[in-house]
Amino acid sequence: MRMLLIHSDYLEYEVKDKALKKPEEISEEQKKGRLDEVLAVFVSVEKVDEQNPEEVVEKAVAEIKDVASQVKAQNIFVYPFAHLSSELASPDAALKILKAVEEKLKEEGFNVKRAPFGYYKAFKLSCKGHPLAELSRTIVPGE
Ligand SMILES: Nc1ncnc2c1ncn2[C@@H]1O[C@H](COS(=O)(=O)NC(=O)[C@@H](N)CO)[C@@H](O)[C@H]1O
Repeated sequence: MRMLLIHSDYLEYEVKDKALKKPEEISEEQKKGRLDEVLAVFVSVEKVDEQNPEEVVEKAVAEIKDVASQVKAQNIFVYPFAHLSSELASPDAALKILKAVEEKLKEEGFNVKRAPFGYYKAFKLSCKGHPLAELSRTIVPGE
């Protein structure tokens, strides 16, 4: 799994078209979304993650929690992003892992949104620009 973490004044998105034949089913309300004072986490789920999804979810949540505590962010945006890796997991496996990351972060007490999966989306992001505002993490099961 590859993550790009951007501490931002806000992230907002708007769903445009389907990027997969069978994207995630979403409500009208989910077609647009915004969080302010947010740690935006762009996530590419990778093929290797399918070997141990539970471990990858656990490690991803630990990394996100660590960065969130460093930048003092309580709001987290989990954003499916297929452009951080050339070895992508299947859409089914990726969506399951992203949903599990979202759920675990909520259990940890964060205010979490997850952008819809399998759609082209317009988005606006306002990076805060401080030294910890742009970070990346790579997670490999078994390592
Ligand atoms: N492994 C993955 N990790 C994260 N997001 C993914 C993954 N696979 C699919 N997606 C989601 O599905 C969307 C499309 O995925 S994609 O791999 O880019 N596929 C396409 O764009 C297809 N139109 C042509 O392949 C992505 O924008 C993302 O929302």
